[in-house]
Order: sequence, then C-alpha cells, then structure tokens
Amino acid sequence: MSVEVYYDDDADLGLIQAKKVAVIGYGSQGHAHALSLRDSGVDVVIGLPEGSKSRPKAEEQGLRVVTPAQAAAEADVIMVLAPDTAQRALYTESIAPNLAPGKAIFFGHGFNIRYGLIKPPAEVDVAMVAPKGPGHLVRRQYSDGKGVPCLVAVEQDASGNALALALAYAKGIGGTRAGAIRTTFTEETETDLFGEQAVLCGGAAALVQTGFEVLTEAGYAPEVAYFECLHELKLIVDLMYEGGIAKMRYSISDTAEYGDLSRGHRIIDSRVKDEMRKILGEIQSGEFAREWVAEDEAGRPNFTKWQAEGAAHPIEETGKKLRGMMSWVDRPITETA
Ligand SMILES: NC(=O)C1=CN([C@@H]2O[C@H](COP(=O)(O)OP(=O)(O)OC[C@H]3O[C@@H](n4cnc5c(N)ncnc54)[C@H](OP(=O)(O)O)[C@@H]3O)[C@@H](O)[C@H]2O)C=CC1
Ligand SMILES: CC[C@](O)(C(C)=O)C(=O)O
Ligand SMILES: [Mg+2]
Ligand SMILES: [Mg+2]
Repeated sequence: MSVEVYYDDDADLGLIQAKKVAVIGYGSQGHAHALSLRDSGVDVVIGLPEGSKSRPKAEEQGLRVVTPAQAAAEADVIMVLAPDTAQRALYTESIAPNLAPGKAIFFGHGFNIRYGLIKPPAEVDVAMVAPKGPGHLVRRQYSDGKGVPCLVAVEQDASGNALALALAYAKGIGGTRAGAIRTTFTEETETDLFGEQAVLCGGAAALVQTGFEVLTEAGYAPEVAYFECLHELKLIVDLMYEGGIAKMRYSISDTAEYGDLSRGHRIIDSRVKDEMRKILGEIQSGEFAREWVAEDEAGRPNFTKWQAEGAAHPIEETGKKLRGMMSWVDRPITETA
C-alpha cells in the first residue's frame, strides 16, 4: 500500500500566512511550531494559562502570550499543543466557546479526537500536523534549513480546504522540506501509541534495564554493563537509522552478527510478539486510553510511583558517573529550548 507524500512544492505557505495562528502550549512541540511559523512569516500568538511556567520562555523569545481562551478567540487556526491529558478540559473551557464557522482546530497528536474526548462542531476544520520527532529536533532542523518529516491528517473538512491548510502549516514548520505523509487520526494515534509503548520507549527501556540487571546480578561491573547495554545502543541505532538493520549488520563483527541472528529471536520471541499484539488490542479498543485518562484524573498514583522507581534504578547512577567522563557526549536535545 503506497502513501501520499507532499513536499514544499505541494504546499502554499500563503494560505497559513493569511491566517492568525494560536499555538496553545509552549513545550517541546509548541515552542518549535511557534518559532518556526513566526520565522516563516506567520502571525502567531501563544495561549498559556496565567502562571504557566512556559510564559517567560515564550515572552523572552519575542512571542506575544495571552490566555488560551483569548488566543482561541483571536485566531483562525488553533493548534493544540498542551499535554494530551490537559486537552479535554482546555478544549471545553477555553477553545470550544471561541470556535466559529470558518475556523480550524489542529492537533500534534490524535489522542483526544481518536478516543472521542474532544468533539469539535461540524462547522470547523479538524486536522493534524504531527512531526515524527521531538520538538527540539523539529526546531533545530527548521533553523538549519531542513525539516523533520511529519504526518498530516484531516478528520473534518468543513471548509473544503483543510488539507491545503494543514500542508501550508506543515511547510511553515519545515515538515514539507522532508515530506508530509498523509494519514488518518486513527492510524497516527494507534501507531504512535504502539510504537512508544512496545518498541521505542517501553520496549527499549525495559530491554536496556533488564540486560543491565542480568550482567550486574552475575557480578560484572555496572560500568561495563552500562556500556554494553545502554551506551553502545546509540551507536547501533545510529547505524540502523542511517541504513536500516542491514547497515548495522554490515558494520558489526561477524561474531556479533552471528550472535544477533542466532539469539535475537530467543529474546523477542513469540510470547513477546503475542504481548505486543495484546498491547495493540488495548490501544485499538480504547482500553489504554480509558486507563490513562482514569490514572490522570486520580492524580497519577501509578505514574508517579513507576517514575520514581525508574529514576532509582542503579543504571541511572552508573550512567550519571560515566557520562561525566565522556566529554564528547553532546548536550541532550531535550535541554536546548
Ligand atoms: N514531545 C514531542 O516531541 C511530541 C509531542 N507530540 C504531541 O504534541 C502535544 C504536546 O506535547 P509536548 O510538546 O510533549 O508537551 P510538553 O509537556 O512539552 O508541553 C506542554 C505545554 O503545554 C502547557 N500547558 C499545560 N497545561 C496547559 C493548559 N491547560 N492549557 C494550555 N497550555 C498548557 C505547558 O505549560 P507549563 O510549562 O506551564 O506546564 C507546556 O508549555 C501532545 O499532543 C503530544 O502528544 C507529538 C509528537 C512528538
Ligand atoms: C516516541 C514518543 C513520542 O511519541 C514522540 C516523541 O514521537 C511522544 O509522544 O513523545
Ligand atoms: Mg511519536
Ligand atoms: Mg506519542
């Protein structure tokens, strides 16, 4: 099945330059969208609650900041980049009362639309521009004249022009320099959640911690275990990123490649694959969304406990010490806003 991909020549920046855009939220994605849109000649206003700790940062970067309700009232296009769990109340209290026919509401992730937590009226466009990378990389790539590929989707096309507007927005943040892939809210939400749970965040973190535990429990030095299970993962992933698994296998030793080919599927075996299917089922059925919304509404008791347990894992202490010895380890991209 082939996907539609749009590039700069397929997008008319003038469409978004003719609109006023409210970016609600000024975190990882919000700062990247707002600054890049502004640098693309778009009239941008930031919506943040009074007392938000992001306010000084946005103001220092020369942006006008008002409340989310005022930003939504002023704007033609409202991009919602607050945390997913805050979006439903934000929508009900500040955005819905300020929607009118002809306006558009945009998202960076489809969670609230996919699971029916936000139901915009039929007279507004509902679209998504979701960069496939962390916000700080989105901004850095834009500033370097490049872009991070993004997904675009239209849930509701009241104006008949929603896709063109979404592509114009994607161009304004550099997305169509790299390519904007057409998808749906459902596909983006379900694959994004699956990817972060099973592979990128949940799967990878558990793999690293478990490998570290096996080596240290067997008496090997934590420092050596850290290098083997975490530090070198970047070198391996960089090779995959550049040329797929094939390039990684080309680059490693034959001994490593034989170990990879003969042992990898003993780790990620049919039980793990079945569990991945189960996780996908929980995402598709809405079970995960209901659980996460309930957890958030209860004050995040499990989230907080698991976060603290993760932070206390011995690999963190070892890593902190070792990274202090590695002058070549760049400042993390999460610290460059
Ligand atoms: N992180 C990423 O790279 C990616 C994120 N996304 C999606 O982008 C969206 C934003 O996520 P992300 O950038 O990570 O969010 P962050 O947590 O980095 O930032 C959230 C921002 O929203 C503000 N905020 C919090 N509550 C409200 C509220 N009630 N009203 C208005 N603003 C509020 C925060 O202010 P304060 O400083 O006061 O807390 C902060 O500025 C989500 O939908 C996410 O799924 C999509 C792709 C990648
Ligand atoms: C992989 C995590 C992510 O989905 C992302 C940066 O794309 C997120 O929600 O932060
Ligand atoms: Mg993602
Ligand atoms: Mg995500």
